Amino acid sequence: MVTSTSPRTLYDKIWDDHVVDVNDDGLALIYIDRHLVHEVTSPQAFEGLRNAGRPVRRPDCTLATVDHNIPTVSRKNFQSVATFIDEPDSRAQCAALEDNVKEFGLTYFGMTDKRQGIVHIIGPEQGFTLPGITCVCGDSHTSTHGAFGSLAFGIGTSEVEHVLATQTLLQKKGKNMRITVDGDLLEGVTSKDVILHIIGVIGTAGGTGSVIEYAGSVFRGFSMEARMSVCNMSIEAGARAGMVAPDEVTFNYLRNRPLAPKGDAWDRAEAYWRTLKTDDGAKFDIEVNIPSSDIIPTVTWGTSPQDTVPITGAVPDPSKIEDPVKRASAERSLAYMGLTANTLMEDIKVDKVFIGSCTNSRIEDLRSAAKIVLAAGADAKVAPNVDAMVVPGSGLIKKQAEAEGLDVLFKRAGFDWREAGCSMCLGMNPDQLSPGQRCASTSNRNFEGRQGSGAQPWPPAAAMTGKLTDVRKFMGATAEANIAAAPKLIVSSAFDFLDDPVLPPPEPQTAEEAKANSSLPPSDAPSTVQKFIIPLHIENVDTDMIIPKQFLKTLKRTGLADALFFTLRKDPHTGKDTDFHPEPRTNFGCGSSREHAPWSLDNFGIRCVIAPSFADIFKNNAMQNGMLPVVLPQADCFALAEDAEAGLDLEVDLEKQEVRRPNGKPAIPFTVDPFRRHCLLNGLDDIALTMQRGEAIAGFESRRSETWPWLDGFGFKGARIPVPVAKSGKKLDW
Ligand SMILES: CC(C)[C@H](C(=O)O)[C@@H](O)C(=O)O
Ligand code: SF4
Repeated sequence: MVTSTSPRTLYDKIWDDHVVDVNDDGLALIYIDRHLVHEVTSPQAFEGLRNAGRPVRRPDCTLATVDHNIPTVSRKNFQSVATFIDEPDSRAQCAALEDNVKEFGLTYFGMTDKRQGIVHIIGPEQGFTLPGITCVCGDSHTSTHGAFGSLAFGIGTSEVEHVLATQTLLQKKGKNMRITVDGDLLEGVTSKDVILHIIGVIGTAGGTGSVIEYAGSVFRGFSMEARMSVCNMSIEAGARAGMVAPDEVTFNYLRNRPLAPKGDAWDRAEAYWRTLKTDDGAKFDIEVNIPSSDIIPTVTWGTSPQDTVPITGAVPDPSKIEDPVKRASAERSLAYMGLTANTLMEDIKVDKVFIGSCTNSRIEDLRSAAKIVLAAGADAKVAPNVDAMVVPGSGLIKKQAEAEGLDVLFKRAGFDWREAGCSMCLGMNPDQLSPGQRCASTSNRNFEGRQGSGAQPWPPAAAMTGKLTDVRKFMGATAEANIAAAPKLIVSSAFDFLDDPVLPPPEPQTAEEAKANSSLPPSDAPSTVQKFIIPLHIENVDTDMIIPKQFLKTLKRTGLADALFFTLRKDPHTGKDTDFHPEPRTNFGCGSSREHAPWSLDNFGIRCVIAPSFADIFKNNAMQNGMLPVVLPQADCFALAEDAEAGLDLEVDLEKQEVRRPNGKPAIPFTVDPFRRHCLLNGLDDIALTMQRGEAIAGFESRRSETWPWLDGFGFKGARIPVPVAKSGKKLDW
């Protein structure tokens, strides 16, 4: 609600409109309009609320679903989570969410609701995601929702609790970065190729600390689905968030969605949304321009999303890479992938094909995949060496695809047609690869061990040939003739399937009911700030490496010590510890928002990590647990690593902000955010501090109700549950 006369970016405008309060260091309390919740990153947050006796502040702005753990087999015989989910930990996580939504009165799309689906699919589909909002979820791919011109980002479990309790977050503003792609795309180039190419250009840490605005004719020409795929993968470029300014494409997508404003409220909202674009002359901290003609169908060859190569290219030769760290990492990736340098990408065989995930499981993606099947010819079948599956992103997409006949087409060609969920993207459910299998996948991450041990995803579908294949081979005269000869598919509208009434969130249970119904275990003791001493150096590993997905199924923050670097530390055959030494690199903790990563470090006894740079969400999550991430230049990191490896003790003094070394070597100074330093030194808890700002938050909410009334849980028709305003107006001591 700031009115500024100087030109502002889209990000500046949304940020300014959400600041509840700000301190002299620029640390702001920002209001969160929309909160999506799933079963993996929420149990500990609800437990925190329960222990503190706090309600969810805005149930009308919170929407929950199950997606990561659920089996994708037919739900024809579904009776309950308890009988349907075999794996005990997955079952416990889903059951815990069911308990929690009842206890706290939250709207929930469960497994019998056709609106259930991947959290980043259902928000846009329902119109829960809107332009100009702040949107968070305990999931890194929350960046997807930025496609609507919103500020959307992933958070860890402590912040999930913070948002549930206060509907706000403590944040420092990030940098403004603009990536412009102008011109016409070459034939066969999709939104996924565009974002993979961008990541290949700027690197997986290229967006660290920034919010990316995607500008230029290429993004303007994209559908909402394509914009979502691009924004989804902003996190793979290290960015806090990605966004595209809203326009007619956005408004046409949203109009009449169940939770979008209607009538006068729509007109008012649209008038506001039309102001949400970067002003001429606004300043960006970083500008990147990419000619569209540089982009060709792209695949990854390694275990990082920046390991990209054109589909017409070959596996790179590590011996030609000069930088020793990059060379070692390429060698490691090739060994993991079972690939030989210089092999042509199109000669690589695959065992599985997975069409799904929050990046590419929308109706447009399923239609594109179906077009390839049709282009392959009337009787074309999935290659005999391939096991292929299609997992729609939501129950509604599944229904729409079935109405269009896509399921029949896929099944006839030999694909498995599944129920909605994250499925093989992360393999927390039974959809996993066997060791050594290779998967061509439409998902977003190719980290080690993600789809099953020793398994590896590749972006493009290769079901029909059994090898990575240039999609342009399914274009041209023969393909067109095959498509023309096939029976026409019906093209339907998503609106035909959005007919369910939007129910208000249920009334929360009473404390007695909650106690009687809860299946959650009792709480652990709250963590206390400890002395910071490190004997360890670890750098640039993604969070899948720090703690693999099988350990995310816990309801607690404890017991994760043995999970730390599990795949790297353990011999897969004997289960015994290996002499693993992570090599120093930048961008520690990139990838997912799992707070399990700092929990496992903490449980293992590591309270401080020193690295040349950290991924934003990891850094925040570590601080939330009273842990200290220290950023030092690469050379200092190497020097400290040598000391540690020689068995020497290093001392990290947070008060003096220096790392002290033995044997008279000079101490190395570091900087740390003053507010975070204050909290760490004094063991202060963010939520308690924010609760003291109750009046400021309530004041913001009243202004918000006047200015943007459609954000008050509009779809729930005034079912907003009033929360008492805290009496204390004490100014937060930042
Ligand atoms: C489980 C969740 C924390 C995680 C994420 O944050 O991205 C998952 O969705 C993933 O894709 O790795
Ligand atoms: S990236 Fe995969 S696991 Fe994560 S939310 Fe998306 S579909 Fe689910």
